[in-house]
Amino acid sequence: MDIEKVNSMDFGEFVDVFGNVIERCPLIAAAVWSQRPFSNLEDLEKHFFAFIDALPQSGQEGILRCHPDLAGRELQRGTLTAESQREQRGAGLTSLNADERLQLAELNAQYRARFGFPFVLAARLSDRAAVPRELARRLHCPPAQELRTALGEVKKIGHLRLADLLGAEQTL
Ligand SMILES: NC(=O)N[C@H]1NC(=O)NC1=O
Repeated sequence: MDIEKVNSMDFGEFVDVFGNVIERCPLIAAAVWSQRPFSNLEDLEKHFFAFIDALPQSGQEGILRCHPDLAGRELQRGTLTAESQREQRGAGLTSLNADERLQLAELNAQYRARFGFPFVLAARLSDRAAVPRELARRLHCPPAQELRTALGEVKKIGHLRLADLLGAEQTL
């Protein structure tokens, strides 16, 4: 899909196509549509990220809370979004054994209890061994730093999803 096609989309089509660039936050795509025309993928992405950066902390935490746990209940139940399902499968999180699942569930619960939002990581840039390692490391970070790190991961996920949609080379 090229940028002219993106710029020609009406509101409904744009939100249908880009509504999950930020997981379960179609409101962001709805707001970004008003900023068209976009000059290229980077420009489009800039508007998604600027919206996130402009939110108060409560809104930024709200975005994080829209993310499903990695290897969590939604993965077991098959209720993930298509994008999240693909990302978690790609990282090998669909083929964990019972012990690995339990270990991640415990770390996810500890993380959520400490920070008040779920652990977010761009699964496509990670793998089943690195996820629990990174979770255990970030569990000990100061809350303000951790919020920044988590939002950085949201942006990495969004960048990869946008690049998929526009068929661009994926560089980070
Ligand atoms: N919790 C969490 O990081 N979830 C996200 N990560 C990712 O790559 N896809 C997701 O849904």
